Amino acid sequence: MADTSNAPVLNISGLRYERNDRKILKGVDWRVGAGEHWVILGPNGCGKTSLINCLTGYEMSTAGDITVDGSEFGRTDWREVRKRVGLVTSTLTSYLEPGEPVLDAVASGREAMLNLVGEVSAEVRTEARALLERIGCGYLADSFWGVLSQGERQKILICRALMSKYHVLILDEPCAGLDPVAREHFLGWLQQLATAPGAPSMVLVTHHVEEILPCFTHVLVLKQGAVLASGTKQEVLTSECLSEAYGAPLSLEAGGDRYRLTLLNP
Ligand SMILES: Nc1ncnc2c1ncn2[C@@H]1O[C@H](COP(=O)(O)OP(=O)(O)OP(=O)(O)O)[C@@H](O)[C@H]1O
Repeated sequence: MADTSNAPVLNISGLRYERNDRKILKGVDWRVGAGEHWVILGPNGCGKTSLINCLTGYEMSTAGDITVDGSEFGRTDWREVRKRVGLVTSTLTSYLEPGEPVLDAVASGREAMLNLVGEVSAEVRTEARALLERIGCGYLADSFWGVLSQGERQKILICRALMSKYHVLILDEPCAGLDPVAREHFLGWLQQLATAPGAPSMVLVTHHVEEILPCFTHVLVLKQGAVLASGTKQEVLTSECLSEAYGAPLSLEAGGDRYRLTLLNP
């Protein structure tokens, strides 16, 4: 049997994404190996969400190759691939109907559907309710998506991602809108999830270095739609690299097992 232990979970080569005459991604190469957990950093508008949207088939790339969990974009039904990718992104917020019941929004994550069409089994509903309870949102099960606060929406999207039988979990600014306590609880849970046996590979898009938990092994830094740096946390996460990425003098400090970034001479 072929040895697939070193097969990448995500593999992107020469990815270009252009819209309305804008070159948003300009030839991105990126490989996520099994067991690696990545953070994506980069200034506003550098293309982080566009990269995630191309990876998950929510946006069509202009050129390049994308392989997710062994399936190549264009050769596989992307709806099937999505079932193996847990995704938490505010992009989904605009796709979900305001009248979608929260329990359905979570349950539909099993089939990676947006807005529940048809029936889901009682078993899946029970699982969705249990997940909502686990994340402290059981009280929202019978509410509608449209009335939730921003923080509640993030938590529901996290529950939804957990419903999929994912091999990779992509989190695009998952802490946006979470209060400080909810954020620390969420990060603690993420660290546990990443270090559990058989954990999925994780990709975290963030602006905040303090969210880079010890479980993260690699960092991708984007700047103006291109890869500025890509490699292990030790190689990439430096004051020099982040200063270049954000175009300002920054000092990165590691305190305990978390990081802190300070703008020098603000
Ligand atoms: N359909 C489009 N037409 C023109 N420009 C677009 C389109 N979609 C995205 N962009 C531009 O592409 C750039 C990258 O956007 P993207 O959302 O990927 O950035 P980001 O790195 O996730 O930013 P942020 O950190 O602010 O969330 C932005 O400048 C955005 O305005």
